[in-house]
Amino acid sequence: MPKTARKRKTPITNIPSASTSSCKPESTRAVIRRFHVLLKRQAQLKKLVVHDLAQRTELANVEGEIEELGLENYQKMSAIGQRSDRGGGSEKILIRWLKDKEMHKTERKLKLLEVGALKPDNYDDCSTWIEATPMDLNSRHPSILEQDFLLLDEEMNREKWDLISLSLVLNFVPEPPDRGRMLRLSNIFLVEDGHLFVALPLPCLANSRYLDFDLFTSLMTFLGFTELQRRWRKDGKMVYYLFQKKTDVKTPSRERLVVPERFTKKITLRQGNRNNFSILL
Ligand SMILES: C[S@@+](CC[C@H](N)C(=O)[O-])C[C@H]1O[C@@H](n2cnc3c(N)ncnc32)[C@H](O)[C@@H]1O
Repeated sequence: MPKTARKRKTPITNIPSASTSSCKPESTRAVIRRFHVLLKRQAQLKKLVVHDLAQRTELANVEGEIEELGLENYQKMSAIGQRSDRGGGSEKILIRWLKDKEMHKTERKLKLLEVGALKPDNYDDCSTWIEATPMDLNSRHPSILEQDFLLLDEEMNREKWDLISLSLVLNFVPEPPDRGRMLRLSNIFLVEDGHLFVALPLPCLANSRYLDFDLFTSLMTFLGFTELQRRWRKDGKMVYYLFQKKTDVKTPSRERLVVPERFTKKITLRQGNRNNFSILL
């Protein structure tokens, strides 16, 4: 049967350029959204393009726009969104949860890997009990390690970290299997009983065609995480989680487990006007 042409979603237009960008929440959000749309389209086209001229041209245009918009501008907009006059960064929530568990009373400092760090000093106020390593694909400060988390050496980082933060990072990663790998690696890199903090835009779970709260929780359980905390509001923008790595002693090797199909394939959970966010293993 011939495929019917699918209606393309209207791209978000009128994006302020790096030089003229305003700091209004609507314009910072527009830049952030547009950047995500472009990264996703770039990943899709890279998988498709072989000889097709139209797709090659579109890829060149997309990459041109990514360059023009710039990761740095995107990060600047994200950092503005993180400022305390906009409600502050999500690190406050993680710190609150850790303090509630009295983890600030530890005898040794907790080693935290902060993936997707826009600022070097998010955890400076906790320096007596947290030793933070901020890391980003594109470092904006000499104290932020420039590194792709997905390319970290597995053996060198195995059980190295007490805490890992993935705040607004999974939704930045364009490919669903890479998001899954990020969570898998986080489990490998954490010490037993270590904690993973995840922050996502609420629509990733509340309004996705392929992912909801239950599926996310069961995927995390499959990976070896126990959910300790979850925070979101119906009219809010974000959802925050705190997970703990718990190795099930009855399951000797997680790596040998057969991954259920619901975690490897996109399955439509909800119909209607939804987004396509998913995480695949
Ligand atoms: C929206 S910003 C998040 C900023 C901050 N963590 C927050 O909660 O507001 C996403 C950041 O994640 C970084 N990032 C995405 N994928 C990454 C990866 N594989 N390794 C390291 N950093 C990554 C991007 O470069 C970007 O600076």
